[in-house]
Amino acid sequence: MVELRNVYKTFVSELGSKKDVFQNTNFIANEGDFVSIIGSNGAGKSTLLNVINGNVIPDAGEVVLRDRNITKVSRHKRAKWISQVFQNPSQGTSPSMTVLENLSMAKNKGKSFNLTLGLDKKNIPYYKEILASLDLGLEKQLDTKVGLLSGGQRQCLSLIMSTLNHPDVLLLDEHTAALDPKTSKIILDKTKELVEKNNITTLMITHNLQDAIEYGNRLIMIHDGSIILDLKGEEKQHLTVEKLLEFFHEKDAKLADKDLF
Ligand SMILES: Nc1ncnc2c1ncn2[C@@H]1O[C@H](COP(=O)(O)OP(=O)(O)OP(=O)(O)O)[C@@H](O)[C@H]1O
Repeated sequence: MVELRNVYKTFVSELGSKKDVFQNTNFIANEGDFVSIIGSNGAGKSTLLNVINGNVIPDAGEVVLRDRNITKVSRHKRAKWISQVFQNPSQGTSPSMTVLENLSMAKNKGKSFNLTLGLDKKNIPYYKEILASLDLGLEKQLDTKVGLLSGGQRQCLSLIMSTLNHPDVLLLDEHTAALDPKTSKIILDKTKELVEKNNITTLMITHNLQDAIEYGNRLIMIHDGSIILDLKGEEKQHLTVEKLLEFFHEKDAKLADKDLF
């Protein structure tokens, strides 16, 4: 379970202008929740993930992971429990290392330094199996340098790497936004499979409303740093893109003409 308790965050630009992103924001994701996060540009979606991963420290409030207050725990230490896949396929993998070297490194994340050295040869059959299930030919490229892979292959690898050390929380920041529709579906289906199998609490930001409806057991909409919609179970299953847009227009007619997503 991961929780934001009474979180406040204001960014101050170099010229002194202020942006209050969170003002007493509260959020709880229960263990095993797969939450799709939607909302307009600048709503605070990435900041929510950044507060959880330790990239952004709140001005006030607490971040709690499995009943432990981690607000002051460094980003580096949180990486043992919290994994992330970014929008840009080149983030999250090391281009000058091979596929196998990247996988070995991810498997050993959080272990002491001397255990992180060397290739994880005993897990090669497992890696080949999981890579083959993606149907992108990666299982035949264990010795290929990751910088030579396509963006889609690299993003699939990032996703697999992000779950190898069994994190408590997986943060996905528009992780399919840069991919073609076919590869995007492969990654989303694999995301669903991996997080359900490993019961990983997952937060997925997306601007694709259909994907937000189709994937995950819960959907939240953020606006101006507040959660203005939170649906799960049957309510989420019966959602449509039209209903989501309707909801927003009802909620705040003033913004109806703005580009919400
Ligand atoms: N490090 C920072 N320094 C200054 N301002 C920031 C910083 N990070 C975010 N902001 C501002 O906080 C607000 C929320 O940003 P955030 O990236 O969380 O929005 P978002 O909902 O993820 O938007 P998008 O859909 O465009 O990615 C924006 O106004 C943004 O400019």
